[in-house]
Amino acid sequence: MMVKGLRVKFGDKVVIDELSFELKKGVTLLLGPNGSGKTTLLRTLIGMIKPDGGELFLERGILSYSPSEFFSPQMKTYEVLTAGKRKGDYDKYVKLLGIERLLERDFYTLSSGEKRLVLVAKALSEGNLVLMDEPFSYVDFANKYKLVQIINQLRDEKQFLIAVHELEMVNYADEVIVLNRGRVNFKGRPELLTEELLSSVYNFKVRKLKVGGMTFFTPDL
Ligand SMILES: Nc1ncnc2c1ncn2[C@@H]1O[C@H](COP(=O)(O)OP(=O)(O)OP(=O)(O)O)[C@@H](O)[C@H]1O
Repeated sequence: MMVKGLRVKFGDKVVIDELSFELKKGVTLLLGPNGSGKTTLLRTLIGMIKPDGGELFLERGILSYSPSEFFSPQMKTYEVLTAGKRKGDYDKYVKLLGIERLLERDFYTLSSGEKRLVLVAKALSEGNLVLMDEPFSYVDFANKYKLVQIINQLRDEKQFLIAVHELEMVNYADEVIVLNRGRVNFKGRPELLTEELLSSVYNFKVRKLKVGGMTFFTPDL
């Protein structure tokens, strides 16, 4: 996937500004503060928002998307899972994420974390270019790392663009894009992310720690 000069406005407000990047194989993380444009970018890529300018090139493959919100008072979980034109290997990801017991339930009655796992299972099942909006939010520790393991196993066959707030996820990424006010402030290998860049983007002092070969960004309180 390649994005060139993408621009999205809401009224007079420019939310995505001349954004360009090429999505490589594997896992690309989309980081950025609240309101920096991550959801708007993902919604534009999936076709939910019509951009005001720019070009989008999709080589081949099927785009899928797990949103950060989905409300439907009348659908069973299995209906949410299989809704739409795309078809997928639902059983495999339902099993891998251990959500079989949720399928017959009314989707709106699920807990926030359960809903998130269902939406993630749907996106993993349906596409090979998988866009995810905060897949780890509300998800408990074990499910979070179960999902990391699943993504790791799929990184050779699918491309991922994943918007997250959890900075420790840089350890599992091939590439990181940092958005700030609708612009790309950083794009590159996660090892190249610096305290200075993140401190400036989040307007909060960040420290970089290396522990057991892993990188952690912690607040410098
Ligand atoms: N439909 C809309 N109309 C007007 N403004 C909007 C609309 N959707 C988003 N915005 C604004 O666009 C900006 C980017 O929002 P977006 O949801 O893309 O940010 P985000 O990076 O996903 O934030 P968060 O981390 O809080 O989820 C915000 O200032 C938001 O208030």
